[in-house]
Amino acid sequence: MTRKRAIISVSNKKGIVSFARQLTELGVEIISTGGTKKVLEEHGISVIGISDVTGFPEILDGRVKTLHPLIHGALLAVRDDEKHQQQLAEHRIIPIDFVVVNLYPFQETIAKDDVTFADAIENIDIGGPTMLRAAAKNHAYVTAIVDPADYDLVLQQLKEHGSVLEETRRKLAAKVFRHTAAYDAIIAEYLTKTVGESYPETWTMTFTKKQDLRYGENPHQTAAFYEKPLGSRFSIAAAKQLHGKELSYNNINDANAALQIVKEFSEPAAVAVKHMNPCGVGVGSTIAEAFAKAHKADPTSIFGGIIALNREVDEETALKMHEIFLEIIIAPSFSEEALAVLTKKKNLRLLTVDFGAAKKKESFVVSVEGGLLVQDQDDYTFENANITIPTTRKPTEKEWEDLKLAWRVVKHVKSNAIVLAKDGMTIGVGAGQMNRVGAAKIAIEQAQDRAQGAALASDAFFPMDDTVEAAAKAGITAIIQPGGSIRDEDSIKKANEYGIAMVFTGVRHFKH
Ligand SMILES: NC(=O)c1ncn([C@@H]2O[C@H](COP(=O)(O)O)[C@@H](O)[C@H]2O)c1NC=O
Repeated sequence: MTRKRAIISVSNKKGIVSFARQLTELGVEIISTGGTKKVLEEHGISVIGISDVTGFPEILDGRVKTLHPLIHGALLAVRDDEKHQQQLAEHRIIPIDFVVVNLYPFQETIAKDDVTFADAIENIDIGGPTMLRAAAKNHAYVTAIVDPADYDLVLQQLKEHGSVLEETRRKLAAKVFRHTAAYDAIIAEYLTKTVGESYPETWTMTFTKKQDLRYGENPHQTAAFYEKPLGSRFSIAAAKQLHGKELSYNNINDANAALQIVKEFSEPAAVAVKHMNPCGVGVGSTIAEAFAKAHKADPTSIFGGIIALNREVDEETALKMHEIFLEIIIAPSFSEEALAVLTKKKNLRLLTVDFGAAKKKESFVVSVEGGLLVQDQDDYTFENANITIPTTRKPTEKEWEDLKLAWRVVKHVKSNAIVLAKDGMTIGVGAGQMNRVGAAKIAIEQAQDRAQGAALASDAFFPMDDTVEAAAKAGITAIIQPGGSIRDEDSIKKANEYGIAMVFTGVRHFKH
């Protein structure tokens, strides 16, 4: 009986010596490429060189070593097809039963700060994926192993059954195609970016599983969390969990929303999120003051909330947070004293993220049944806006501060959205209403007396003057909105009637 053959060609040499040794002990003959052969031979494993099989040297700095019909014929032949067998015999091709390959580290290469384009290109593996794909296609006969984590499974089945089970070969083949598809997706994304194409004819993205989740949005839904390779470090996907229970599906969504809001601020800021909407946002000269305001903004809704802060959490802030029930706290860091306070609660999740990486832009992707919507991020800031003031009265300095805060927050509230702010904090949030004045009424009701002298921000223009009227009656003195309605004049007239200062930004911030 002819001996089984394996071709081993790996960049990541982890575990390969032990695996190859055990394969040899099981009677498998090993063929290898240059670097792999050297490592195996150094460990006393006998190996057939690739050139001894192909009769051709490895050329072009390793760009061509296994790309040869004597290798691919050996991988692709159908074992019970007579014609295929005749052709193998005719060309003196000995079938190969195992392909053990992992690829040039393209992702690791492009992750380096000083990577050159030439370096990236050289790290595109061609021969490796070709062998893997051939073996995976012919998995009826060939075992394709791309992940060192599968070495033990293969050995175990060889020992127990004398061969790798068909079901396992199929699973490994599927893994190979997932792997090569992901590998190519990363290359495609890299090259596509270098030529500046934002919306190419196919959208190939790849994600790596970070964790299985206990359940999805509801307990009867299953779910998992996937991470984008080389994605933004300022993200919930890249966050480091220091303490507390495992994150849930809803936690991840809410924490993401909180991070996007806190990113708007350079001064110390604290954001409390519930069900993807901010329920309290505060800014101050210290992070403790900012948190106190985020709390005071809506002491009811913050219960069970997700908090994001843009400064280190100190003991003073931790003590304030310790008094209420919170699900998650995310910050750039926590002082030792703050950790000592907050870790007293077993379940409270404490996470850190890299705020230094907050500037990286990623496309924004939402799935719809049967498709995907892709857009760039709404990163329009107050500084870019085309500000005009159509009313007689201009905002005072204090009103400007409140207007800016309300405007920064309203962008992150589900449409139709109205946010009221005063004294460095939000005092009313009207989210996700089907008409604008409805959102305003909710925000005003929440603010109650605090609406006196407050600022109001609207995510889109006023189709009529009813929101200005409601705001005026509540005592609001300044409004910021995009402008651009055919009825702008009605709103301007109403604002002038009540002495309200109204600012137009020219920019809409829908969020659905
Ligand atoms: N060009 C080829 O024919 C080829 N065949 C295998 N490789 C890759 O070469 C690497 C192993 O090389 P070495 O054994 O020389 O360290 C593996 O990652 C494998 O995927 C190749 N390299 C790139 O395409």
